[in-house]
Amino acid sequence: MNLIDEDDEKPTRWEKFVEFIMFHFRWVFVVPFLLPLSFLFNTLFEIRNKIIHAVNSAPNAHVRKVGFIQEQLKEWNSNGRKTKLVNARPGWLTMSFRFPLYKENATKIATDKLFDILELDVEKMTVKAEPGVTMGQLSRYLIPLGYTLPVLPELDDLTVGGLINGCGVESGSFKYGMFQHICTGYEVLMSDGELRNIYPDSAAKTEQAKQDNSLFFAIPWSQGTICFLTAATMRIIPCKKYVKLTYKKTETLDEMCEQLTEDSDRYSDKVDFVEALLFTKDKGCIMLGEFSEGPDTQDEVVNPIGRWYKKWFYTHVEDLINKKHESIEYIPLRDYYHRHSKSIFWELRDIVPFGNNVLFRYLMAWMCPPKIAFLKATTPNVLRKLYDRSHVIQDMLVPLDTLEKCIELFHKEIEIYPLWLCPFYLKSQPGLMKLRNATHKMYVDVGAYGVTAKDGYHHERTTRRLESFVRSVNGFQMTYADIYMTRAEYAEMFDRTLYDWKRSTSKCLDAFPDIYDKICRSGRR
Ligand SMILES: Cc1cc2nc3c(=O)[nH]c(=O)nc-3n(C[C@H](O)[C@H](O)[C@H](O)COP(=O)(O)OP(=O)(O)OC[C@H]3O[C@@H](n4cnc5c(N)ncnc54)[C@H](O)[C@@H]3O)c2cc1C
Ligand SMILES: NC(=O)C1=CN([C@@H]2O[C@H](COP(=O)(O)OP(=O)(O)OC[C@H]3O[C@@H](n4cnc5c(N)ncnc54)[C@H](OP(=O)(O)O)[C@@H]3O)[C@@H](O)[C@H]2O)C=CC1
Ligand SMILES: CC(C)=CCC[C@@H](C)[C@H]1CC[C@@]2(C)C3=C(CC[C@]12C)[C@@]1(C)CC[C@H](O)C(C)(C)[C@@H]1CC3
Repeated sequence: MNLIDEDDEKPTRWEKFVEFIMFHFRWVFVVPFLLPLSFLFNTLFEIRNKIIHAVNSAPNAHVRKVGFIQEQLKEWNSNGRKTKLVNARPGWLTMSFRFPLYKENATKIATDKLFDILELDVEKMTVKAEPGVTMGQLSRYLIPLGYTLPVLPELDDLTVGGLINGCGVESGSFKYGMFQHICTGYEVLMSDGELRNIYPDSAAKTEQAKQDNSLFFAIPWSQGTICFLTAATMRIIPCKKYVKLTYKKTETLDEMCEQLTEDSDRYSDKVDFVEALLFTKDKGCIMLGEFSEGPDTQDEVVNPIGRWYKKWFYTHVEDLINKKHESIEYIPLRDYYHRHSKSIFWELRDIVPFGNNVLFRYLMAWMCPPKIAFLKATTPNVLRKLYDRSHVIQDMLVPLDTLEKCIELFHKEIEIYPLWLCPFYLKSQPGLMKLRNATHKMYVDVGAYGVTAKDGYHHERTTRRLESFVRSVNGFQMTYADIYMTRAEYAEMFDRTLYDWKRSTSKCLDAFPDIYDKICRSGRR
């Protein structure tokens, strides 16, 4: 492993000056240009989706689009399978800080044209969607009909395909697990162009059914290196109009860890969502949500936090716990799900520093947030270097009983607040995210997003120390983030047994890059 010396990276005074200007005045470009563009794009896309839904053209178009991808794969086969296959989705559209380098000389397969909801089956309680469908599309479609996904990750632009082939967690995860755990079937295209519909079948008898069963478990986290997903069927559950959200202040780290463990009871009928924010090492807030039809009395507070003039959610939470130890609010369901979208968790404060100012909110915030993809496409290189040196974007998934140790380490190494804490239930299943020595366990996602001023921070060395801790407690690192593990360390964190077997028996080795080459830091710019 090549650890770069910090001195090699010290910017010149001129570079520092340019960085300073770009960082503090990025809003000069973002507010007048990117905000209106984002608003226009979202509005047009929403109108387009409504029309497609009204004329119900998606299922027929799906057959055509899948046929086109099959043609692409057949052509690649007849040309001698010379290059590696990747999804055509351009790097600037994806929900990660980096651009993929591994796509440069690869054959790009047009899964990015698949972005429609295909079918809602209220008898089986499932929804079938193409992989490019976003969480924003699904919540807009399902909630007015009285349904929701049991796990619906917060950022509007996260896609079904990305959340399955990567991973996804959200505040419903303490009950239902990760995004992959709410999936009941996948439609996939193998590298030879064969279309397969696969689903979990523990009683599989025939050889084909056994193959399909194990393929089903190999796909999550595989980053599109086994097959192409062309549709996924997900469970839905009935929902109500509001979430009754209880905010509970915690005053010590001990209290946070104990209380969060106690509250993450997946068998509780009274709790449907659990999430926590830590504002300092000691001060935090646990938020427990319950589906609700709305307030029973007029004294109870309804807070439509998604409206444009409302404060950024995490700042609202901090204000609340500064005033009261415990409070309750009723939040419209869709506003609740996308509570971190408006402020892009807490990233927008660096991009539009006055974005939470009351005047800005009333006058301009109806166009917010800027689309992450547009921000990404227009991030200048100087800023990327600055982010490299001092910005941390990491999600570490660790067993809940190691949370205290994990937070102590995050505090020692990066000291970024707020910290996002999201418990999730992990059951033992074959695949990359294999749980060792347990049939099930409560995990927690510790998310750190922001600028660190910690002395001695070095993006590679510090991240490697965090990774090493996560491996030592049998945890996992989210793969959209910068990963500095070696190939062997990656294989220690993730169980490659099923993955390698599926790849060697499903004609993947010459067709797709190895997963490590997609997720390692050198595979991304
Ligand atoms: C060289 C090589 C050859 C291999 N050959 C074979 C082979 O011939 N046949 C084979 O099956 N594997 C084979 N494997 C793969 C390896 O044995 C599998 O990874 C193993 O079956 C899965 O192990 P596990 O402990 O992760 O899952 P296990 O928990 O042992 O699961 C085994 C089977 O049960 C299914 N299963 C487990 N949990 C669930 C659940 N909750 N719901 C539904 N289904 C479930 C899995 O899909 C899998 O098919 C091979 C691997 C290598 C490296
Ligand atoms: N709350 C949460 O859980 C959050 C999760 N995230 C992370 O963001 C990522 C999702 O972002 P998003 O932009 O939606 O996805 P991406 O385009 O980043 O895709 C993620 C991975 O999935 C692969 N993939 C995507 N679609 C398909 C498909 N149809 N068939 C096969 N492979 C596919 C991609 O392959 P390829 O490299 O070939 O394009 C890529 O390796 C996930 O990794 C997730 O963990 C981010 C924010 C929040
Ligand atoms: C599991 C959970 C909840 C993960 C949340 C991850 C988000 C905080 C990440 C995903 C994409 C992400 C890395 C991104 C950025 C911030 C952190 C984000 C939003 C930003 C907007 C920071 C500013 C950058 O200039 C740039 C625009 C490139 C990126 C884009 C992606």
